Amino acid sequence: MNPVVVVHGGGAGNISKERKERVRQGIVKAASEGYAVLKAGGSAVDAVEEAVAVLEDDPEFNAGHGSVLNVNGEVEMDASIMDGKDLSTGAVSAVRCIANPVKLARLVMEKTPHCFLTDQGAAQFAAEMGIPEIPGEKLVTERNKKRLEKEKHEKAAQKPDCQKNLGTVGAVALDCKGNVAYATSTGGTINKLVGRVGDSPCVGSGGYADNSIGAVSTTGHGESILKVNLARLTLFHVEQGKTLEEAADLSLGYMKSRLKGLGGLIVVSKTGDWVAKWTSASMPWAAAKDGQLHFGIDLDDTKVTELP
Ligand SMILES: CC(C)C[C@H](NC(=O)C[C@H](N)C(=O)O)C(=O)O
Repeated sequence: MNPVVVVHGGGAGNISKERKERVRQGIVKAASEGYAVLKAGGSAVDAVEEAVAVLEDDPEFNAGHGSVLNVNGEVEMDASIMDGKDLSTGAVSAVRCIANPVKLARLVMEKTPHCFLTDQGAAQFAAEMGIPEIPGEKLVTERNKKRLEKEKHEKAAQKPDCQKNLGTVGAVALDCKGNVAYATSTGGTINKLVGRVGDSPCVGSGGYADNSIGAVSTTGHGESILKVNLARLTLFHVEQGKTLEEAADLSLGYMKSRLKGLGGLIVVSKTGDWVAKWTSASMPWAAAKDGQLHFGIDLDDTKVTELP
């Protein structure tokens, strides 16, 4: 099986040319490193964990360092991961003071009998697993401080979500053995209530992976994604015989028509087909397959380069 990895960097509104370049670099780096893991014989789970950790460490994205701030000006993060081989899954929500929530989600999957740990219990488990605690402020960027202030001032004039919350991250992969996996990680939505949990850590909404179908990672308005179970809904359409493109259009279209919810998703099928689709203004994405890297941010703006 030829390995495939696809990554996304959330929705994006009108971003400056300069920031667009940084976003493009980050997304290309994540896909390249995820692909390198697969080429070296790593599993789909290893690849999605690696790709998402790269984006969590990049302050341009709304996950890990660079997460948007809650109403108190603090970072609270959600993440999940799933192995399509046996449907094992791990998730954490409302976690603070760690660099890589996706790594904690993987430990929940592999080292506990549970699927999901939250808040204080997740923090205690992280400490037990030897994950270093970092000061919460280390995850806070100047850009996000300004954005929260602006959001609070402009609250009366509600802007569409797609211009406020940028940069949730996710990855899907297919490895040489035919296993698929997904991982998704986010700081959630700007100015959210303390304890708000979005779609990203919820299996079926923020992502899904099943070797008998494929894998999906989603981004967008979390409350809408949760209501339609966007990731599993997409794979349902694939199971029904739709192409990946049709399945993505159907599930995103349903979320839009039923709830006015916008978002985006990436899919890889068990046979190695892939797609990146969105109804938000744009979505940074990259896909690596057969030694080639495809990437884009806006519609009709796909570039292809050779991977090293
Ligand atoms: C408008 C959308 C595409 C922005 C997108 N937001 C999320 O994905 C938020 C996450 N699903 C949640 O609700 O916690 C982003 O961060 O890029």
